[in-house]
Amino acid sequence: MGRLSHTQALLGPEVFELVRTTPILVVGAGGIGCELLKNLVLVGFSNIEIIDLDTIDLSNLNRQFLFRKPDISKPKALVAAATARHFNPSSGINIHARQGNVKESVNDVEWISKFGLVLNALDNLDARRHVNKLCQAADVPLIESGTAGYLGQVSPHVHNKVECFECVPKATPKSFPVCTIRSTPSEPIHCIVWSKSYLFPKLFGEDDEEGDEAELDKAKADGENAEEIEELKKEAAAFREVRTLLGKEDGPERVFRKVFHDDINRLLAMEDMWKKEGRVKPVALDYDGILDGTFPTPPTRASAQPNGATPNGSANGTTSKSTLKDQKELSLKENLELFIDSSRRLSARAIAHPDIVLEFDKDDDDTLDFVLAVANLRATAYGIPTKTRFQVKEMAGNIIPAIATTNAVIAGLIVMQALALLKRDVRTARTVFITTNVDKPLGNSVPAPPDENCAVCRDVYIPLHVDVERFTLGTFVEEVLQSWLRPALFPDDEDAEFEASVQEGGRILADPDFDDNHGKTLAELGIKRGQMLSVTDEDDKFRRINFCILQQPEGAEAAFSLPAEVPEIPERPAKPTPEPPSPEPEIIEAPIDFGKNRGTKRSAPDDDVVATEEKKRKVENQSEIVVDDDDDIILVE
Ligand SMILES: Nc1ncnc2c1ncn2[C@@H]1O[C@H](COP(=O)(O)OP(=O)(O)OP(=O)(O)O)[C@@H](O)[C@H]1O
Ligand SMILES: [Zn+2]
Repeated sequence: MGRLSHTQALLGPEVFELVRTTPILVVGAGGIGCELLKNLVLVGFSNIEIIDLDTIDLSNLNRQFLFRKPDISKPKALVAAATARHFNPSSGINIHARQGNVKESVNDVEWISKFGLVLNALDNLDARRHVNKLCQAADVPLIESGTAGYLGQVSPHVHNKVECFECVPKATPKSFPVCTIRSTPSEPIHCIVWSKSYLFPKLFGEDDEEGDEAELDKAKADGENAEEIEELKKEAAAFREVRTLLGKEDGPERVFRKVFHDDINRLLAMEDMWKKEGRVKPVALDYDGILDGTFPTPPTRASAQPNGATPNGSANGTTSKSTLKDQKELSLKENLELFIDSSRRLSARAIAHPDIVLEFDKDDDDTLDFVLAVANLRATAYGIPTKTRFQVKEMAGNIIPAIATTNAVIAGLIVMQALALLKRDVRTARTVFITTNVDKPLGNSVPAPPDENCAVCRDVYIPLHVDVERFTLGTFVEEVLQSWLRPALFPDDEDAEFEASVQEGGRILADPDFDDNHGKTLAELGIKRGQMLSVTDEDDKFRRINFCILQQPEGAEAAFSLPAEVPEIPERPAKPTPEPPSPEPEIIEAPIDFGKNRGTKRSAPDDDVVATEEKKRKVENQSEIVVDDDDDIILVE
């Protein structure tokens, strides 16, 4: 009896044949991706492509079981494929593995349309959005997935049939008022955010003078204390001066004196600021006193330590119970020494490589040490409890520990949904999520229909093969929009005018009153394969049309080619009545940065997406939850 005979009997010959032949794309070979690839191979999927941009890290080994220690530094996709193959050696399985970013231009709409199904096993919103758009444009079903600690979710997305990944608004990262972060912190996280997102970039990162000014102006317009904002502007200017001192022997000391002494005294002079109830005045720290042990550690504010404990440590000794570096509670003196040492390390790096902008990375010891020391020094000045290195790493890196079991459950659920979608029968597909309810650990819901106002799946996508070196924007406007598209839009009116604007990624390339770029080729306009030219008619009558730029075959005489027929271009629905403006414009210093947040542990922002899905469903969609008789998810018919 063959290895797959049971699967064959379970699935039936028809689905089994689809399993054997349908080309499947797996995006990501991390925690979920490894489990998923192994499952796919065991079920008998035989035509798989897997792509991942990364190499294997030591920290991956505790849950990415296709990798072993000797594989460290090797490309994840290649090693995952090589290991997974052995799970089913006899069945002629073909896994094409690639190390690369799914956002690279070669991975365009034409590439993705080769697949019968795409399975995302990613860890960031940006890549998820990109793959979703490609799948919508190419009309390829997508299964999206994610885990966050004990929570996890799998959702099917099929063009025109059910909602796409973007139909559901995503949670915005938690943020804090500027003045809380910069002047009146009251919790450890405020100090960590200040250290990571304010002081670190001010000293070592890109000096964004304009952005800083704009942020403060906005905070003022939003009603934050005007006097304080003016002071913060002066403070920012003074930083520019301090930055130039960093490489000097006494650089760290000068920074310390400015930040933890002078600036705090300046804030203390603003009497009004401290009148507000609940505000605790900070204490200016004394550099020499801390080092020689004569400066007493300021007490921790009563609200933070109801039992009166003082976890900030003494000035000279150490209070740590643990001797492990990451779990040790540092004394004030140890924090200052770490500040001096990490500042020196970072300054040396900045001077040695002036062209490389330093960024906080929780796995980069120099940056983590600096953020830890600064956050703790600030916390001490404000009477806030300090944190250990491990805790700061977790909070600054937005880490939610990845749990191998959650990944395994989710990877199993992906395969079940894949079987449902293979038949292109969306009626049996479900959004499935792990809940925190022990009596019913899995919930599922019927995927919602597409949101009529979704800016991704309600658009029209048209492939356009071009030679970007020869094809001009003028040709696009005249020959594609006016000659090819217009007659299809206005079939009963030969003289109808089609006035439209053309954009790429938010920049306007042309509109009815702007033809300066018409003579330029796409290459000259910086447009290449994989990008889209988005066309919106001036009357807002039709859905947005995106022309997907693809490569014209080499040697082709024509500079471009289009599909034989114009696809159906639906009209836009009537505009919904605008929502009233939100009463409180919130602002905001975000502790979480969506773009740069990839690290060695699953990080929070995207995982918020997962957690929010469960919350959202609990609150809004209670009625939509569908559970079968066994209180379990529904498999295939
Ligand atoms: N744009 C992208 N193109 C290709 N692969 C990507 C892209 N973005 C993320 N990935 C991959 O998706 C995978 C996600 O897996 P996972 O969430 O387990 O992350 P990880 O980096 O392996 O682990 P952790 O972040 O928890 O240390 C990673 O292997 C990552 O390299
Ligand atoms: Zn959508």
